Amino acid sequence: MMKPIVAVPADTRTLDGADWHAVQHQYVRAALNAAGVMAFIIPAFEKGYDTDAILDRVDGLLVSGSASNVHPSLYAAEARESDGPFDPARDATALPLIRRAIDRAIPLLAICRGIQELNVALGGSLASEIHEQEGIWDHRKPADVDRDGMYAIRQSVFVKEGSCIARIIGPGEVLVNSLHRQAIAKTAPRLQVEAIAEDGTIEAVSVIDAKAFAVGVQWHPEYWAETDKPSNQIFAAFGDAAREYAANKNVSMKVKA
Ligand SMILES: N[C@@H](CCC(=O)NCCCC(=O)O)C(=O)O
Repeated sequence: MMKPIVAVPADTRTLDGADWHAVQHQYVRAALNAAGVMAFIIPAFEKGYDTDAILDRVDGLLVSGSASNVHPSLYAAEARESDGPFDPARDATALPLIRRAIDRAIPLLAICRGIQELNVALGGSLASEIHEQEGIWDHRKPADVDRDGMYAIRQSVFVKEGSCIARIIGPGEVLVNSLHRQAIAKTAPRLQVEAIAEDGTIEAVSVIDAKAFAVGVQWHPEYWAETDKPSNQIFAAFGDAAREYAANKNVSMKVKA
């Protein structure tokens, strides 16, 4: 069977004075080596895209993390200086892809910024600088360490019994990494909370009544996807869902032929 293809919306970046469309290697590596799928990077544009034309050609959607934040105007909030940096082209590309993938039962895995985009895309809101809230742990990436240190497994989250995530990695406590300043504030109506941190921060959701795999996690399973068992299980489950989608798509194309 051919390897499934998953769309990965890019960030916009300026490198060496030029504008780039970029996805960090850890996401495409985890897609290939832990999910067994090929990542096709989707350049970020504020307008001009045909979302269905993109989704017609893939078997899944992987929405990556990013240091940029979803623009507050997308959840009816005022944008403050501290809410940045922003990436409106990423927002404009990822949010419609998320909504249409759910509508079309195309498997979706949303990571960190991705879970925040999923929540906003379905009508939820976000809180910024959550570490400034009373009783909330500092979830930001550690400073003055190398990348392995930034993505170190260092936080307990608690997976709810009977949740989609529990069927993948088991219920109860799981150790994860943490690199975020924002988090879900108002959970979108179509999302169910699947895991929380010790301070109550929402760490995983799934789409209620989704017709396919549709999961978001606030942590970064991609980074240790080849060596950390829960991380690997999440990507393997996403890959299985993409393979099932691709097989069904091929069958329906043969029937039409
Ligand atoms: N910007 C959001 C989402 C955080 C996120 O995706 N983190 C990945 C970090 C990537 C990096 O800095 O290399 C937030 O801060 O909540």
